[in-house]
Amino acid sequence: MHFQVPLATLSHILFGGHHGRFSTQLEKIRWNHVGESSNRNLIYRFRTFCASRDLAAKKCVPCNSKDLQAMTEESATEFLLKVAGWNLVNANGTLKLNRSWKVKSFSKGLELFQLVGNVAETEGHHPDLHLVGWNNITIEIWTHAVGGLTENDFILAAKINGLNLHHLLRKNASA
Ligand SMILES: C[C@H](O)[C@H](O)[C@H]1CNC2=NC(N)=NC(=O)C2=N1
Repeated sequence: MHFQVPLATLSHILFGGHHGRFSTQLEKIRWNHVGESSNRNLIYRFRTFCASRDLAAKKCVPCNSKDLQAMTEESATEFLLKVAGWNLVNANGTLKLNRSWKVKSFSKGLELFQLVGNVAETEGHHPDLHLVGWNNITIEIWTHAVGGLTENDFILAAKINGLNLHHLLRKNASA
């Protein structure tokens, strides 16, 4: 069945007649829909940004404090939302964070390690650093003292996310 839509109606729908009122209405509906979903997305991203910034402002606690214990996978999944770009991995029952980058050169990789190392030394909490195939970096973070993840690990990941590494990375840097 073919619907014959008079050209006048079609132009009215597309371009709006009567001073564009219809198209304004259409625009409003479209904007409200797009506006609402993109507003929601914006609010979500803003909340994530704030959560990540709050985490980066925290200080790691000594890993030998007696009440420190590994968090559940459920908690880790919630914390993961605050550290964009990091992955949660389960290595033989040990939960860890990891993230990979491609660097411009071997020496730029060592520069990245130094920047990360400075943060780790300041925090007294240290990542596992891997540089393989001359320009592939993977950083793993976990709390060795408890054999799993604590807030310390997410604080360190958030602080690493706050470093300016762009000049060290290849364009399509996220390996
Ligand atoms: C006392 C001090 O907190 C410990 O030696 C720290 C050093 N850095 C550390 N880093 C990590 N990732 N896990 C640890 O358990 C750990 N312990």
